[in-house]
Amino acid sequence: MMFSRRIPLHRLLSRCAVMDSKVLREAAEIAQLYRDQCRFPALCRADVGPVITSRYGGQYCNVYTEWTQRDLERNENVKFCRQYIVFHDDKSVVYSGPSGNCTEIKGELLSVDSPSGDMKAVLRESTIKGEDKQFLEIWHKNRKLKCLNLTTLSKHGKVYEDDQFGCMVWSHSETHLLYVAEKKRPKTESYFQGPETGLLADEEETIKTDKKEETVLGQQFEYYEDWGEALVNKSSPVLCVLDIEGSNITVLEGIPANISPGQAFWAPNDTGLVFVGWWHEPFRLGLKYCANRRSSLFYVDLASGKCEQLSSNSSAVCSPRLSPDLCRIVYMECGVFGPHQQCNRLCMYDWYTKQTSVVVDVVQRAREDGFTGIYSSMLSPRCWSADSQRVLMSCAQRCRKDLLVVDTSTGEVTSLTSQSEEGSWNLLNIHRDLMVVSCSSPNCPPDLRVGFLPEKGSESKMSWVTLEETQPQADISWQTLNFSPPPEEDNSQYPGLDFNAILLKPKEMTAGSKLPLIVMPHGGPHSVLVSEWFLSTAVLCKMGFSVLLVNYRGSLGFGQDNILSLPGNIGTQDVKDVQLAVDSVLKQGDFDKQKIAVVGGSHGGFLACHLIGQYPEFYKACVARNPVTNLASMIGSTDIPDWCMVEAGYEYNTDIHLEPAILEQMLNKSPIKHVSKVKTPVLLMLGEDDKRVPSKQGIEYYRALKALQVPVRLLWYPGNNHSLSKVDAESDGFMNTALWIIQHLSL
Ligand SMILES: CSCC[C@H](NC=O)C(=O)N[C@@H](Cc1ccccc1)C(=O)O
Repeated sequence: MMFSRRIPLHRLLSRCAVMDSKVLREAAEIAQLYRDQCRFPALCRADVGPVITSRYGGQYCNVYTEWTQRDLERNENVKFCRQYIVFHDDKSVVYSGPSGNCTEIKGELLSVDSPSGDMKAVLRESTIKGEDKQFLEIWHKNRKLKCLNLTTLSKHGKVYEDDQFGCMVWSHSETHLLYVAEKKRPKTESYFQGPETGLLADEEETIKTDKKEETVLGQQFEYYEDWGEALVNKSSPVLCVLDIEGSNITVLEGIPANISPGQAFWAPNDTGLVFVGWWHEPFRLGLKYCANRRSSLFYVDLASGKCEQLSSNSSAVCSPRLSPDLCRIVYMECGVFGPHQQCNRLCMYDWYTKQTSVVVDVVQRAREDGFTGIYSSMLSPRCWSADSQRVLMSCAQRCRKDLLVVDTSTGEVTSLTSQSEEGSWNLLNIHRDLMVVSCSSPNCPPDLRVGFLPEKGSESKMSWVTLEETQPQADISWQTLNFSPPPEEDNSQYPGLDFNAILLKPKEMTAGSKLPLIVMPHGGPHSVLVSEWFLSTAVLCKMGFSVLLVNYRGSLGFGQDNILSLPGNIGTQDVKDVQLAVDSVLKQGDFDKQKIAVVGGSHGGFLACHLIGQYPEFYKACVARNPVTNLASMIGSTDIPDWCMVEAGYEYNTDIHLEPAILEQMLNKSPIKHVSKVKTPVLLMLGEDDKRVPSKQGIEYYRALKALQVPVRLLWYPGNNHSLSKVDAESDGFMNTALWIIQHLSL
């Protein structure tokens, strides 16, 4: 422990020698700044309702939106909705505005309107006498038609509400509802603690089979594999169909036993269900952030029960979306194993010809027109133009998220936003060509806009109407910086690659003063930091720090070659790229070279720990959230052991035998290898329930630093997983990060 326990940290800090710096140092003021910035909500959903014709002939529709916002007082992320009315003619918005105020949403796990907009289905969780129950409600106009207690009905386990498997979809006829739930598990009892019958074993067996629900003995401690980080207790998903009229639930049969279904929807004419099926043999691996799991598109026919595979047997697929004319399905596809996120192929399956085509292929290097490939991990709930010809998506193109239009007949890709000045764009939904989007940048919180998709060829005429406006923060400036590694750092297998970074600076700089710099490499390593709003970077910048977000080679959004250049080179190529970005920025002359900190989570934590080991004099403070510190000791305990093999430069197979040479390579590429050189004080923040980078990784590093007498502090967050995203953990993590940096940069 670095501090006396009796003196509050902020008092201790304000007693520190004051340097000539403009950084906010008072804990109470920092907390107030954080609290203020938490008041900007983020959009999480939008739906476009049916067209209504007013009595005067005008046409309008409702746009329903859901938002989330951190509520620090209640210590939870609150969800609320707000609706807007949008009057329009065929291709433009005539008038729009909110139709009422915000309403908080409580207890709703899933909700969906029927295609006609007349009905609504809600999955609700409620605690009754201390027990969690799930209810399925069907609403019609202004009344609740049905409420089924799913827990008591006991046809299946809990309903899945996650993005990976979860769905709740009305049939086209609006008579049935489809959802995914955990398969029902047998009721279990001990051999010894059940009701004593005094009967002989075989007599007892006869009685048991007569019981309505069979109870199995001795299976209370059975291990059920799950799908890893953020999907714990999700093991065997099943497709469930509710017949609304008869209140009857059917758990679908006919799906191969080695497949786990999810992301399902109704086939044309409701003849069956289309779904993504993930292979789970010989065992399940973590799915979160891992688009590279063997999976395929399937169709199960409801009449015959026959299940048919619609896409390749050796790829990974996600986000199937049916066209409005019910003729074609687009979906994304990438390779199995290899990097956990990659450049996708956009594929299309024709329902009637049963032909599959590749609409947009993997892009190895940025094209002449600047297109770098498709990286979206999920398409919006609807993504087709009204004429079923074009597909819309938001997608990282280098460090900016753009709205892209793909013509499915030619494969041509056009950007709707690349010419705009703003930062990054998110497509929330599109229906009848009315798009609902959100735009934000590092100095501007997310706004809400609507606009009609222009005719093909007129994409540059895109015009937006803002439904919720946000103001840019006048005290933050930002810019994108591009870097080309010097010849000695070029990757011989993938030569000529570049990378970039986003630099945030406080706008007001006192003449002659130098800025402290916080370096933040992202995690993954195959992810990307785009030019959008981030709470923590905005608050740090408002406090007086400049922040450098580095998209080293290996990031998404720069082409598949860029991604492939990193596996086998982690701990060197990524580390050197970050250091090159920092060194280049320091040449600008605005920064104090003695006041540089590094902050990162997961693989970003791996990089932070590497940087302080490989550049021991350079960084004055380090903060690492759930860092990977030793691949060799992590491979046996993470939910994605394939990550360790692939990133260390090896191929992964489910039946791998670890050789000492492989473990040696893993150790050599890990931050722990350089720990003896570390001088920088380190703050570690660990989630007790992290399945991705088990907390023992951080503890291993903590012990090594302790033994070396390097200042180290460990914060332990019970009930938190890899993301440390519960409101209290995130806000505590932010405050302690800021104060640690202030203390060790002697600000
Ligand atoms: C075996 S742990 C590997 C590190 C981890 N990668 C994948 O999960 C990681 O760095 N996680 C990132 C999260 C992330 C990953 C991919 C895309 C976006 C985010 C982190 O926690 O920051």
